[in-house]
Amino acid sequence: MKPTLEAVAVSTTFADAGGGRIAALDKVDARFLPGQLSVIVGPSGSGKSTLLHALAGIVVPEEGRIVSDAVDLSTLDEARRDAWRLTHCGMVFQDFRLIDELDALANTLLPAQFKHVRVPTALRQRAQSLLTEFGLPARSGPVARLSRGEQQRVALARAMLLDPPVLLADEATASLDAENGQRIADALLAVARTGKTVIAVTHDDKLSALADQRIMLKAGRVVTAEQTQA
Ligand SMILES: Nc1ncnc2c1ncn2[C@@H]1O[C@H](COP(=O)(O)OP(=O)(O)OP(=O)(O)O)[C@@H](O)[C@H]1O
Repeated sequence: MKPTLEAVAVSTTFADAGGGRIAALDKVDARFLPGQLSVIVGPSGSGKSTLLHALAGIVVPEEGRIVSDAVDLSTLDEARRDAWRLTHCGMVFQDFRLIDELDALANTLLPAQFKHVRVPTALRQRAQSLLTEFGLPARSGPVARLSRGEQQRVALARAMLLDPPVLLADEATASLDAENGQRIADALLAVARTGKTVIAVTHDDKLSALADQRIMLKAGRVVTAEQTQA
């Protein structure tokens, strides 16, 4: 099957405090298929979030390519990458990036506001049903007053709102108790089974156990990339 998203020999560095460079990703190759839940695992600082951000077109690699279908994201300017992300990719950030003063529903509807002057009723209903599915009230007051686990679930609902072909999640179960963690892990797998490409950075063994593909990074390199199920 053709990959939806592919990293080809991707390398990138960041400046370190001493004026040198840290190799965050070093010639990383990774392929992600529609219909599959892939997890990216590895020790802290191994480059997992950087790879996810590169796949989302947020980090532009210094070398190599990020290819989405026939499009090489690395050749697009920032405005085009932003446009690509809005239509192709939902992202749950490690720090959620919610707007504190808005409630759960308003945060979930944010991507719709980039696309529509007036949010269509169907999207409003979808937002409400995603929040219900994740065990959250739509009208809960400002999200700043919610627990981290609740905020994390709002971030996932927002990422899924526009039903993107690619869903990227950075530690989407990290702040959750066992029951809610399992609920989100099951939701990510269910999204993959609808034909989407789901990629999750995780330290969560339960989520990792559900994955079709497990990519392990160490010091910016892929050490293993295994298909875990037939
Ligand atoms: N914006 C940045 N500026 C400087 N260094 C960075 C930046 N982002 C990441 N790094 C460095 O790049 C390396 C990889 O970081 P990354 O966040 O991708 O790791 P990670 O595997 O996701 O870690 P964790 O599991 O702790 O979230 C680390 O050495 C980190 O300090």
